[in-house]
Amino acid sequence: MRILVAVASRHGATREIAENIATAARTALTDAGVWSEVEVRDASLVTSVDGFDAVVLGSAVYMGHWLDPAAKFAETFADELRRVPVWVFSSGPVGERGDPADEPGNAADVVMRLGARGHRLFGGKLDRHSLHLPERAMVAALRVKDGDYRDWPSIRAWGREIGVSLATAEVAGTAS
Ligand SMILES: Cc1cc2nc3c(=O)[nH]c(=O)nc-3n(C[C@H](O)[C@H](O)[C@H](O)COP(=O)(O)O)c2cc1C
Repeated sequence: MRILVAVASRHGATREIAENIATAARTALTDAGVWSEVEVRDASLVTSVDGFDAVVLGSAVYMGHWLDPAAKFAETFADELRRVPVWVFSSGPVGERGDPADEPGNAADVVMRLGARGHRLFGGKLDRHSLHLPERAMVAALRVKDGDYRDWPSIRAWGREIGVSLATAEVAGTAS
């Protein structure tokens, strides 16, 4: 089974989340005895989703919205994505806990349009040193503190859930 994890990340924090989801899903599939190839790719570089049996799509959140490459990916491949299992995640909130109000505007829309099996919002990471100048000014104005709020156990658990769900479907399909 081939799985694509497509991600839009500006400074790399969301890319690392995608890589952890990919590893956890691959491990769950291997544990269930299902062969898999899980590829993590920048959403902006994907030219086709042909040949993938499932897709996970994620984006960092900036100013309440997904990054363009993730939104464009969902739009460009909508027809193909409706035919395979899709999971969606966002990463952004930098604070002690994510608030439902932090849910990015496009995520609910994308879930509906693609018939995705779920959406998860994970905390993000803020490191002033990696930001561009206008971003740094914005963060300073909002008085947001640097920190890494990515919850690795829950990120990996979600990746594993995806792998288990795909493995269960694969095994049931093979048996019938
Ligand atoms: C200028 C700026 C605006 C941001 N706006 C939001 C936002 O509206 N909502 C949110 O949850 N996180 C917001 N964040 C936090 C980022 O989503 C977080 O730092 C994320 O981990 C960045 O991921 P990346 O390294 O993959 O780009 C913002 C960060 C910056 C620097």
